[in-house]
Amino acid sequence: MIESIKNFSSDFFVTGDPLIYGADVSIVLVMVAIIFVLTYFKKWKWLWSEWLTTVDHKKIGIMYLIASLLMLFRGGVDAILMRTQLAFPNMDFLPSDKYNEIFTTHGTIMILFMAMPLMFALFNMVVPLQIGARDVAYPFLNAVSFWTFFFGAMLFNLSFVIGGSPDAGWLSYAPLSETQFSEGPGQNYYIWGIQISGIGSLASGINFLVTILKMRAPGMKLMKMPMFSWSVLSSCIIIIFAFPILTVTLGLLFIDRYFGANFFTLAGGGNPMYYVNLIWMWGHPEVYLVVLPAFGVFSEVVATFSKKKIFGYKSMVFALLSISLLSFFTWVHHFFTMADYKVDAFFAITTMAIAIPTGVKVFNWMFTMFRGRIQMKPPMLWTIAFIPTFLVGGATGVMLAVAPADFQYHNSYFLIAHFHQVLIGGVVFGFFSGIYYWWPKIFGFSLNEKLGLWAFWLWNIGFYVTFMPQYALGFMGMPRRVSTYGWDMGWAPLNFISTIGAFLMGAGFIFQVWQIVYSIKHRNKEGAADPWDGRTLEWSIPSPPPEYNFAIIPKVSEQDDWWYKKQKGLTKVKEDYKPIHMPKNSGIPFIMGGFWFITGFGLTFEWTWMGIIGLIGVATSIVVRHLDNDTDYYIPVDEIERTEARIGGTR
Ligand code: HEA
Ligand code: HEM
Ligand SMILES: [Cu+2]
Repeated sequence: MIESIKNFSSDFFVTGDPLIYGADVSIVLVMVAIIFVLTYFKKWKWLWSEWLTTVDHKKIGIMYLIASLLMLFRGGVDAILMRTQLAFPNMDFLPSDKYNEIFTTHGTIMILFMAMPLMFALFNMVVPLQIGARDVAYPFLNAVSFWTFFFGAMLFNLSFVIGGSPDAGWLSYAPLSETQFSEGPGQNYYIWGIQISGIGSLASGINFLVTILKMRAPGMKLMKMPMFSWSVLSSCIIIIFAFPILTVTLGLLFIDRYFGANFFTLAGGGNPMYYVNLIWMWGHPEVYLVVLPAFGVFSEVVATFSKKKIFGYKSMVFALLSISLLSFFTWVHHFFTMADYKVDAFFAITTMAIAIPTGVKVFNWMFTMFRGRIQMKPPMLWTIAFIPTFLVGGATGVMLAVAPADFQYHNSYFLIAHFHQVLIGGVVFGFFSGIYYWWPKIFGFSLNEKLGLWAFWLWNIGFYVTFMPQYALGFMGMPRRVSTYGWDMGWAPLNFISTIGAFLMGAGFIFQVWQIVYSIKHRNKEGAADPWDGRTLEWSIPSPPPEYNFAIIPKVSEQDDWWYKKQKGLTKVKEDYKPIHMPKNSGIPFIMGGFWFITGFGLTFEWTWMGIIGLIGVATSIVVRHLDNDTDYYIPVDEIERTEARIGGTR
């Protein structure tokens, strides 16, 4: 009896590793601290009614932001652990099995639980305000999206503490991810963490697509819409076509693992190549869908801080849409070495073709700056750092696209350097630029610039110190996913330099956290409504905006309408308020997310009963929502008048 309890607990709780113990203890301590603080300050009710049940896109955006910064921390800790292990030859700080787990969780978390939610944070914070809408098209669904993302991410993170992490790489190639080679719950965590949060991503894609197509302020024709909203539209198109592929792929992998089918194993007539094709049919569009909104941020920031209209608006829109389309025709470049040479030739050309619309965008940003009155404010700094960084990252991508050459680069540190350069230089810098740009709008106070400058330089210098040596390491033959190497390889000095860079970026992140904490303490509310002399509608309302955003829906006549109105002195509007129709808060999305978590946890440990209970809970939540007719209300005119008078609305 005692023996079997012991066995169970040692399976259940990963034992024997001080790192894991450390993480376990710190997670438990943080949870106890949170519960204590909430109880001590009597904040439970506030938390529930203001945040957990909210359907307000601005608050959902803030929750996405907090979650993604936490995940950036977790993914960053993984990165630092790996770089520490690689700093010197023959290190045994992380044994190879731990190393496998950590690059897997790092890659998965950074792309799916950091970059994606940071992107959704920006969608939520900005899109409705920018197109003159009072919320997204489906506010309730928006809350469902957030909570499925959140509980999916939590489930994935739980693997670190209970049962063991997945270790087959961020794309979990079959047959390595099949039961024969990856027994235990790790791989199931991967499947269910991603499936559950994937529901949220797909729903958000649909939600924002409909919002942009249907909820624009009167007069805002598509070709007058701000560039960021265009980039969101193109990204949503990719989400809607790519995410179902991921769902099916992981669904098949689950059937293989749970029911012993053989879709992806040669044994029963299946084929691992099916998996590789399917996962990259999602995986490649995935990396473009996270970078397009970053392109949108750059377009807004470049125009605002050069005091000029974006150069080549139509070509910018065309470039975004063609990247969306082309992104679906390049997936084989990830396995040139496994395909036929004729197939390789086709996919090499489609891959290189993406450099054309991307190049158009880069040149247009530069033409926008040309002869502009450039202001070096924090968002602009990140944008200017992005351009050369992304250019080199893109160019090394084109080198990889040369199929015969890729036989050399493939799976080497050259590849690692390429994708970190586009992901950090493009996606991360882009989203940072966006957060710095829209922060005063959402929070109503500005961020301390001095601390931000430290963060900026540490991230930038750190980035180059980390990843430039890796291109050379790639040429020197260092493969990806190795946990250690010998002195005789000659890789030691460059690896050591690379590790120093990783710590510099870590310090950059700490400065950002400090910057946020400092700025919250010393709230500087000066000019928060329109601090950058903005061009688009979000800058026409107070900061933070009231829950209904616009007391009066603006009428749009120009591209960069707010800028135009400011120039022409047309900013005053008649205060002719009407009652505003608003959605009511609801606890169902949170509860449904919780049931998804139970489902995922049950299926991860192959406790079918628990999976079924969870699914019944999910179904019940849906039914309860359908039976509920009390889902909306009107804000009366006198309340709008009071709010506007208080926050200094309507100019
Ligand atoms: C945001 C993410 C992002 C972005 C934007 C890109 C952009 C590009 N990527 Fe990258 N890529 C990844 C993320 C990304 N990639 C990831 C995560 C992997 C590895 C996954 C893994 O294996 O785990 C990968 C892997 C990868 C491979 C696989 C290599 C291998 O496994 O061996 C290839 C091969 O073709 C490739 C090519 C390209 C190309 C051609 C672009 C182009 O879009 C770049 C276009 C941009 C420019 C070229 C710069 C601007 C252009 C101009 C100024 C015009 C003039 C320029 C020229 C004519 C050169 N990428
Ligand atoms: C903050 C600085 C970062 C550092 C120092 C870093 C470091 C690393 C290291 C050491 C690896 C493992 C390489 C190997 O052994 O093969 C890796 C892999 C990876 N990283 Fe990062 N990383 C950073 C940020 C990011 C970000 C921001 C993203 C995504 C947005 C990202 C995405 C990935 C992916 C997808 C992998 C591949 C995982 C796999 O092989 O399965 N990284 N990174
Ligand atoms: Cu690709």
